[in-house]
Amino acid sequence: MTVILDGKALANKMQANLANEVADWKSKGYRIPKLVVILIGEDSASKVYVKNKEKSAQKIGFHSVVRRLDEAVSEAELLDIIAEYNQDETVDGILVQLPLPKHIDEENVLLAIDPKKDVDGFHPLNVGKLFVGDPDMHPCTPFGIITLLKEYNIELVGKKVVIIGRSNIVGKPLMHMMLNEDATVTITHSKTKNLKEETLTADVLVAAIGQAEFITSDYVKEGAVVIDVGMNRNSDGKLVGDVDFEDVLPKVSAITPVPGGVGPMTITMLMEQTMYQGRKHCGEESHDNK
Ligand SMILES: Nc1nc(=O)c2c([nH]1)NC[C@@H]1CN(c3ccc(C(=O)N[C@@H](CCC(=O)O)C(=O)O)cc3)C=[N+]21
Repeated sequence: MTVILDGKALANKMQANLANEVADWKSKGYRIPKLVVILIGEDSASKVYVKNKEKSAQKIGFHSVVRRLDEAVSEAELLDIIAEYNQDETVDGILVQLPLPKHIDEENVLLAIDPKKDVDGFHPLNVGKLFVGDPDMHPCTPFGIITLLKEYNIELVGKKVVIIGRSNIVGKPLMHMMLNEDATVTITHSKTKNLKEETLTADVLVAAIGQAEFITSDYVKEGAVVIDVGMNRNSDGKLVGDVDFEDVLPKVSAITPVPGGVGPMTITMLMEQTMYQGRKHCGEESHDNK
């Protein structure tokens, strides 16, 4: 029997726990954590994602601010706005929705966010801390993947993990998190020769390719665990992952669905990290963010 790794269910459970914690804080008179999401321009996918983040933050009871900026905003203006939120002691988390318009330099923006409010885990300081095995703020998608695997007691120590995709937001940080879990990690990408030879060795296969239903059963080892990070629209307009779910399902021991797998976990880890910073900023002693 293949286990469906239900990201939606775990997300609901974790967000309900956060809501209880926030309610408890309210009753104790603590300040409530605040998350600021900065959205630039009119990209329709970004709008949907930001809406989902806002909904989760409101459901939990956080203060949620969405700052919408015109596509034409200058980099200097954006950096000023970030500096304002850095200085605002009532703000615990700042997220600038990516991708940015072409005239704005992504590195400058990520560097401008106070690392202590960097709930996305994209600031080079947080990236470096993850690199040396002493993470503080984590990129949310890989953090959600690790959290989901732990919830289902999927062992990572000594396991062969193959990741397809080397992005800064998924593949590379996930490589470090998997190393921190004592897995043996291989990263593959668009220039990899004989991709199938690599993926067939995976105990855990992570697909972050960006091509609808690319991974079919001939890419996966019998009994493997498959994590689908993909988010694509197929020809019928349906949301599908990078994995051909129906084809792969009978061959594997566990698999994440799309939707309802990695996506809801990404948002939940954003909320967890807002709470984590809130715990530090709002008066209670700090807790581990492991
Ligand atoms: N600074 C920044 N931080 C991000 O975390 C960030 C970003 N920029 N830019 C875009 C990507 C994408 N992303 C998703 C989050 C949730 C779902 C999600 O909840 N997906 C649902 C389906 C949603 C639907 O129906 O469209 C699911 O998989 O079940 C998807 C994608 C966060 N991102």
